[in-house]
Amino acid sequence: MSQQKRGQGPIMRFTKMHGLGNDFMVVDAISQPFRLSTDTIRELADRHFGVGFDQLLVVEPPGLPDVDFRYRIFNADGSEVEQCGNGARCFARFVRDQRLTNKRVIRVQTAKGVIELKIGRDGLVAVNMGVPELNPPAIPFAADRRKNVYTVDVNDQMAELSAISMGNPHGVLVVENVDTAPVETLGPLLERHPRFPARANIGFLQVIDRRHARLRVFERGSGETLACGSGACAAVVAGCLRGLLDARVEVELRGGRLLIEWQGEGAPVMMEGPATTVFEGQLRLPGESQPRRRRSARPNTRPHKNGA
Ligand SMILES: N[C@@H](CCC[C@H](N)C(=O)O)C(=O)O
Repeated sequence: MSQQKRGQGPIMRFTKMHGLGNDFMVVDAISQPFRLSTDTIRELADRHFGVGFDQLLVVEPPGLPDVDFRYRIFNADGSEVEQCGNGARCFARFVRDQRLTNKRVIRVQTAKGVIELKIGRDGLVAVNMGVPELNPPAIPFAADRRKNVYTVDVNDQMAELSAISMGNPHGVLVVENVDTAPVETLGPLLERHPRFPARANIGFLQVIDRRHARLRVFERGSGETLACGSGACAAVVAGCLRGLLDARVEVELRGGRLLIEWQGEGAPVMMEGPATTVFEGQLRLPGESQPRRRRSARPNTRPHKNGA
């Protein structure tokens, strides 16, 4: 990328979407070429100098039989990741709206397996997010044995959390009140804690009653977002494992509500919620002739424009 010049390359079409305010740039890489460097993704994610998004979602042809598409996900810091629940609902809406499929039940290959998306007549999208992984090495989380709650030393303060993979790694803490939870301080420390060798998304769960919860999530590679679908799934699994929640829970995130269902060990987590298109656009990508000036000191996880 150091040999590239801004705005001299090919034109790329994209759609701006969001799931409860967790926002995405969605690119059809079936009908146009897709090749973006980490630097370019970070620049596009920038809310002042770029398009602005929490994640970039890429629609590719499937690499497996019996699957409709391949779904790739990049965080705002340019890292490629395994799962994005809110993105999965937008993905379903996107492939239907762009007429890449006319199916209502869509099977999608992710970096960690196949997920199934179902577009309802009411416009809501239901996603089978797969069976949560609780085995520490598979999350990955450093622990001698599997537990429902782990004690983690953060600068000599002990934090109690559940560790769960929904395809991507999550740590979930139960808090009294999400409004006063230390999301901005503890979130980044736990995201990069050595016990999460692949980093992690950190959820702060407030249990209202057995069927209602509130949640804020400090996302790996994107900072706090207005909603995190895989985080809501992980939070309900954590709440069930701790005996605090029932199998069907309405989770209130800063950007709106998701319905999450988990029938217990060995069962997949089901998520239902909205997917919204904001606008369609196109931009000219960097060319490949001259060195590009790098803006300095751009943080990996920049503040959300909504003050989240
Ligand atoms: N917003 C997402 C999760 C996106 C990926 C995450 N930041 C990670 O690094 O795993 C969701 O809705 O699940």
